[in-house]
Amino acid sequence: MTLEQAPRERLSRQLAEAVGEALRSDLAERESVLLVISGGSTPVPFLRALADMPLPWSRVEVTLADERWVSESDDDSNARLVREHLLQGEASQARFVPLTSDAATPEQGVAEVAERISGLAWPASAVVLGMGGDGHTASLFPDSRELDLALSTDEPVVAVRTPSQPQPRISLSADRLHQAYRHFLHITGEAKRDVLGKALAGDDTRALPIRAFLASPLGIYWAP
Ligand SMILES: O=C(O)[C@H](O)[C@@H](O)[C@H](O)[C@H](O)COP(=O)(O)O
Repeated sequence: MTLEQAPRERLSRQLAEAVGEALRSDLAERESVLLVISGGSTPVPFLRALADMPLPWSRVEVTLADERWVSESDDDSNARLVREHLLQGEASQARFVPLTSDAATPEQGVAEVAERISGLAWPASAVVLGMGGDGHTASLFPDSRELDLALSTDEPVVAVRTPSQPQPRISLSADRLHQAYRHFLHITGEAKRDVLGKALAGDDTRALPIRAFLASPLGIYWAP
């Protein structure tokens, strides 16, 4: 990693090193560990850098903070993003657990997905969150009618529909996202920095759901 690298590349590598160190540290105490990652476009260089980290990947479990309810062949699939950018080389030995099922809708699939992720190595070693320009994180969207449920339930996953997104989604609930030893936020650009600044200056979580994660330690990784 050199100063000549673009800031976002350098940031991604620093985040990958921090997450790799978290996993390595927990693996000294536990047979297997869990990493929860977000989808979208920001994580791509981070996932590629993480895949290069020297880890006993066969002891690492990976799942998603949320997912669009589409098939893995769909360009919008977060599971596809994970398989293409993280589960490569040595990291292909990781045990990846996706958040979709064969059910037609997330409402029909939510019980199966909850059962499937219940056996993972919770509490997660790390949750890596992203954030949208509306202050959403995972699929906790301010304009979603399921937001109150997602913020209050002790169920692990919630089916989510929101006018601002083209596809139905499934999301880990805030309660389940909090079940981790470490939380990281990976954002880039001035607009998201300004949204984060607004979130830090207020407390209405329904308006900016990222606020649900600002009251506990959070490693904020931001580059211009
Ligand atoms: O499925 C998703 O889209 C993510 O989990 C979502 O919460 C993402 O982190 C933000 O929407 C930011 O997305 P970008 O990185 O594409 O801006």
